[in-house]
Amino acid sequence: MVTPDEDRVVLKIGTTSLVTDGRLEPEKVERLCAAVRLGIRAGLAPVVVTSGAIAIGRTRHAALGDANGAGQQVAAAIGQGLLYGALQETFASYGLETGQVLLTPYDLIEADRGERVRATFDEMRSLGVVPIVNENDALGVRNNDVLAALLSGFLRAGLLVLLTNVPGLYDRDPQLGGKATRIGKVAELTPQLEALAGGTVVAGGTGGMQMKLSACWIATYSGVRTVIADTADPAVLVAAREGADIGTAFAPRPVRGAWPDAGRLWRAFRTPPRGAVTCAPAGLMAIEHRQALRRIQVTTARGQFHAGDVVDITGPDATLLARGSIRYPASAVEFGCEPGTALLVGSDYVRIRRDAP
Ligand SMILES: Nc1ncnc2c1ncn2[C@@H]1O[C@H](COP(=O)(O)OP(=O)(O)O)[C@@H](O)[C@H]1O
Ligand SMILES: N[C@@H](CCC(=O)OP(=O)(O)O)C(=O)O
Repeated sequence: MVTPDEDRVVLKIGTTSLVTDGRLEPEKVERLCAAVRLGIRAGLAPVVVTSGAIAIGRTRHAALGDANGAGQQVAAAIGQGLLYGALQETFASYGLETGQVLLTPYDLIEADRGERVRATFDEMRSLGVVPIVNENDALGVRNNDVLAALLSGFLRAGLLVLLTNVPGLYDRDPQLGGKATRIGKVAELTPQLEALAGGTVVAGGTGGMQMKLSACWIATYSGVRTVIADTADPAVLVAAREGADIGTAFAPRPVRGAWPDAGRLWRAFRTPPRGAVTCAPAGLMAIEHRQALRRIQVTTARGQFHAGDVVDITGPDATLLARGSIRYPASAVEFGCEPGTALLVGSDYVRIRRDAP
């Protein structure tokens, strides 16, 4: 049985927590360095995942001001060097050596690539070098909350901390004004909880609170305790490690037997669900036995999902049974597929209840 590496912590920091008006804010970088140094002094081995390259690159190259697609990738390619250079310099002023690691989720999912990645992280740790990770955005921009969650499971980390510009998950978006109450602890993720999260995304960011919850599914189903917290407090890493009442803490699911497969978690949770399919009784049995879910075992499809999108698989009473990547678009599920078509095979989804993936 694989045991977690309790001292290993992954600290992800979002665009808004480093960048103001398209520029890296020195005070915010100092706060990050202070948090990492405090963590190291407390015996932790932090891995930092930082966003910000797109926002910085857009400012540097005005023509990319609101670029998407390939333009966004180019903005990131321009901004990443500036982001890492500034971080490396400030970390050095705190007495910390850093090294830049640019990853895609596939580097953590595919076994042969994964071994080389693991060797790099292990060697950096033994040399006392703090890894500064970002997505390799020039090849395609996704989301760093999800990347950090995959990485935390990959490294068997004891803790994932997602730092952002609000002090945790609230019962409604606190930036909308009015009363919002922080949710301190989450024992189990549910669609009801997800419904509290808004989809607003800051300029240059790719996430929003909904995406952070997708990351929380991946991390907690990988056995990693996860905390969403405010970036403002340099003691955040140590406090989160000690289980202090900061931000929102998500309990890990117990991992029994083999470590959960990162690829399966990625397929099931890499974005919020884009729709849902409802199972007939035969579909319930298929999910129960982790078999392919066939068109004839589904009664309805909801939402405008495309082939490869994440969807919920629900029972007739709308109970969430599983989540995964569907192989056909909603239109085909409703009208086009043969009855025996496998909409998802067993490795495409994660069962939500009863046992670990
Ligand atoms: N229920 C909620 N609780 C807390 N924040 C929420 C909620 N719903 C939406 N949000 C928004 O999520 C934002 C944080 O997510 P995001 O913009 O992705 O940050 P980051 O750039 O740090 O990754 C907050 O600024 C907040 O406005
Ligand atoms: N990798 C991208 C950021 C992607 C991202 O997830 O952004 P955010 O939602 O601010 O954490 C960048 O460096 O700009």
